[in-house]
Amino acid sequence: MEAETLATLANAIKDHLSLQSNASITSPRPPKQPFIIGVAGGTASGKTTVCNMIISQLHDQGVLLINQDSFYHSLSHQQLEKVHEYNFDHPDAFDTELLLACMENLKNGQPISVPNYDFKSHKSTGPGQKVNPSDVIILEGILVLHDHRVRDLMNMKIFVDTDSDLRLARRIQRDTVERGRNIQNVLDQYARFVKPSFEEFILPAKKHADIIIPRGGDNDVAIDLIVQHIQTKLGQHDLCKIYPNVFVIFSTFQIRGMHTLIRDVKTTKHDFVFYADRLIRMVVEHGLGHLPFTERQIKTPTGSIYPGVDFCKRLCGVSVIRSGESMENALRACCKGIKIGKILIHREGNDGKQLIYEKLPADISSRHVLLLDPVLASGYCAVKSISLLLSKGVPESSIIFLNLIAAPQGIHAVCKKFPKVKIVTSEIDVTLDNDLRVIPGMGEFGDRYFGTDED
Ligand SMILES: Nc1ncnc2c1ncn2[C@@H]1O[C@H](COP(=O)(O)OP(=O)(O)O)[C@@H](O)[C@H]1O
Ligand SMILES: Nc1ccn([C@@H]2O[C@H](COP(=O)(O)O)[C@@H](O)[C@H]2O)c(=O)n1
Repeated sequence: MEAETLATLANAIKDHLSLQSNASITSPRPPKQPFIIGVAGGTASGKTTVCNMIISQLHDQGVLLINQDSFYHSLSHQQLEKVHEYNFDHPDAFDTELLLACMENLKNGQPISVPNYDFKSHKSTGPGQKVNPSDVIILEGILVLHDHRVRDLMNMKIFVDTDSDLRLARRIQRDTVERGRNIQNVLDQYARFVKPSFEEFILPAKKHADIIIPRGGDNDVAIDLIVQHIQTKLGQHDLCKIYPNVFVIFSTFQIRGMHTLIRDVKTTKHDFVFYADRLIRMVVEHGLGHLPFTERQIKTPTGSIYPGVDFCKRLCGVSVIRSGESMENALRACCKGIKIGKILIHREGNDGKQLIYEKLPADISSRHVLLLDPVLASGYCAVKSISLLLSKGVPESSIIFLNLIAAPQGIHAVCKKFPKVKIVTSEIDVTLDNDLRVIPGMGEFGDRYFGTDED
């Protein structure tokens, strides 16, 4: 054996051993820390409304909303007799120790039981609601920014700042309709407890907020910015939690090594093609794993039964010209005789005009489509290509979009518009620059792959 081969083998064994020992040290892995957002503000300021808007923009998955109201102490018989003298807006009205214990459990990946608070009987009723830990937790309530121990749990603190007259009007409306109160009760409680406690405990906590949202749910701009910020913070793998149809192939050192080579500006065309092809093959294989299958039992030469599956055979590849054509060979190598169509999208200037060329099989609507484009950047071409496939009758859920790298902006663009389309990629990058290039990215894929770049 040559010395170089021996050295490579020795390194491989070393890597393998160090991976194994790392695995035993880190196993079981500590749970991933959730991203915790606190949303405070006066009564009826629109806290719940703002939270629901954030949750719906984050596509619900993976976001858990915990309401501080659930942690109100139940009133005793004596307290109930004098309920009009009870201050529900004082920090002592809440069981903060229980709230902290619940948050600690969620952070440790444990499910919790959230008390079921009833505003009419002023008590927690029935068994609590079991909730599972989540990647994003929103803790909402008038006083969630008051206690420093609760505040310290938070990655982002928001204060909803709404005019007090408007809040009082909303509170009268809500409490008479939903909480079984009469107008006189609401006004008395407001003057005696709600307003003074707002000034004493709630408003001073505004200084701890990272973001103040004037006008609550009416402030679309602030909510959009908050959602964008959360999405950036969540990072690449959390995008998979937000969008359940986004899949990143399992990262190994081999894959990281291939990415290092194809992203390196100094890599030669020959090496770029070699390693890009290897990665493309892995993405294609992973993508094929998302196709439907049927069960099929077969008999092996030993006479035993093997409970197998049959591949889905009604497939079609569609490459987005021209970079996508680099992925055709890998698809052909995996799927014998697969039909391949083409789409060309060309943006002409900035006036929204575009040229579209397409050559697709006539029966494409009855096939599962593997859409091929190595780089998902802003999502412009992807959205156009998918829209074209839909117009040909391909169901959204029959499209699997394969790429090597994807920018978060492109993922949002595709997943928001086509939530049933699956995206399979090998890495999610950080962002786009002003020229809509993926950062860190790998440059012009088509030029580097087909050797048409200047160097
Ligand atoms: N922007 C808004 N426009 C109109 N009504 C609103 C708006 N935001 C909230 N509301 C209403 O005001 C009441 C209180 O809102 P909510 O979001 O529950 O506030 P909070 O959680 O701060 O108590 C609800 O009845 C809600 O429908
Ligand atoms: N039994 C109770 C408990 C609480 N309140 C009032 O609810 C307000 C907090 O809820 P928001 O949705 O408005 O944030 C708080 O101001 C309490 O006065 C109540 O009236 N009865």
